[in-house]
Amino acid sequence: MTEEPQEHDSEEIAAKSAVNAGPGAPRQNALRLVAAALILRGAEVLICQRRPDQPMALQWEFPGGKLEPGESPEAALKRELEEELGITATVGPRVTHIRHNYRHGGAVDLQFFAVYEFEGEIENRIFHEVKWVRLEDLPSYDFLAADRGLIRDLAQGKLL
Ligand SMILES: Nc1nc2c([nH]c(=O)n2[C@H]2C[C@H](O)[C@@H](COP(=O)(O)OP(=O)(O)OP(=O)(O)O)O2)c(=O)[nH]1
Repeated sequence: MTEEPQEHDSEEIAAKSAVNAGPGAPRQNALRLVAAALILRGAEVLICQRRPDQPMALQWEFPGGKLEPGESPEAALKRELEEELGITATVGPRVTHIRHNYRHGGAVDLQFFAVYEFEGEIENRIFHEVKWVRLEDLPSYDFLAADRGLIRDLAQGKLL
């Protein structure tokens, strides 16, 4: 699903989802606010493979993670890139915003940002594998379901 959701303030989304979830609601119903990076190097982008012990094992994703309460998506992404890859990134423009409902895993609200510059060497700290791939080759990787429309668009030269 690549439809653009209506633009919302992240905190507003978090507040609404907390109200909707209610006190005894299962955790997986909470909307997860996530920021992820398209780290670009010429015609290539960095992709990351989830570990065999994680949910959605061995599927590919872009580095990033959940926003902490009160954190902006850009700040969350900078923090996650430091934690996951050991780099200090300059978070560039937002490329797209995707909402997706995982069949058994609740909803995610994903904001993707371009990263054209970073300091430090990429170091794989948490993934099964990290890899630079050409944008046109992205569709040959098994990506998380939420990312598939984005993958198609990137491979077709759209968005960037
Ligand atoms: N980092 C990242 N997460 C993504 C992408 N696409 C996508 O659906 N997600 C989902 C997977 C996770 O449910 C969530 C990111 O959470 P996380 O990175 O903080 O932690 P996690 O994978 O252990 O996920 P969780 O089980 O705690 O929800 O967003 C993507 O391209 N990059």
